[in-house]
Amino acid sequence: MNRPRIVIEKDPDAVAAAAARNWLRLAREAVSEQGVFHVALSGGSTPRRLHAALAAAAPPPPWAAVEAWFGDERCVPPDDPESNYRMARETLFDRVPIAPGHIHPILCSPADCRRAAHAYARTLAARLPAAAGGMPRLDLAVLGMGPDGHTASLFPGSCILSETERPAAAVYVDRLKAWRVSLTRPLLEAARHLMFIVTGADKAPAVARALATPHDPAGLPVQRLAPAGEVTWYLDAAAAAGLEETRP
Ligand SMILES: O=C(O)[C@H](O)[C@@H](O)[C@H](O)[C@H](O)COP(=O)(O)O
Repeated sequence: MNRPRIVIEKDPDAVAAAAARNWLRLAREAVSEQGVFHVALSGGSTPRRLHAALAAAAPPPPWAAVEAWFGDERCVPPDDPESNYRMARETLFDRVPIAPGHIHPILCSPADCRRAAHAYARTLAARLPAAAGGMPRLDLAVLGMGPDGHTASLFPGSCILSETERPAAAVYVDRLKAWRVSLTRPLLEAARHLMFIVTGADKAPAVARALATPHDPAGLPVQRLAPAGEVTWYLDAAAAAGLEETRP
């Protein structure tokens, strides 16, 4: 397992610009190698700046060959203010010439999230190449992290953390009293590249813990991941504040 590369920038805008440069590089390389770039977008609020940087990129990436997936989704309608798809549509898809058929939202409601997860897993398997272990292989998964060390919808203590077979699963998040559909650990671990984008002082303790021991099966959800591919963390100074104390 590769040691993560850590990029620290002064503020969230500089973090988004640095992450966008790497996103664009990976997109161009993937399209040049295989004619397509399969990327899973993160939910939450942090990706808004990244999406703005991608929409403004000049020269633009080869949007016609980009396929956009989602790391997770809240089980709400696609026009709900909580929807990760709505956030991505407003901040990215409506601003770039990505083909509508290349956007893969997770369409789920609380009543059918298991079916939605199963359908998403089937679509992933049908459209993505298979990694060595048979899991669908993303070229890039963009991930955020909460102060509790969750990523996608892999929350502490959640049963989905033990999923080893399915690429996507439905999960009830007790603390949120809400259903979600999320990519699973094996799917994320099979990706060619993982990119964490984490900003803000509230996340500094979890960042320090996660990067002190990048893989700890008993640790935070982000530490439970054992990625086969390259991992890069993009942090602002506030989120990286605890790192100096832990780095040798
Ligand atoms: O659906 C979601 O909310 C995300 O998948 C989640 O894992 C997010 O990345 C973190 O909670 C960080 O969220 P912020 O970027 O808003 O801090």
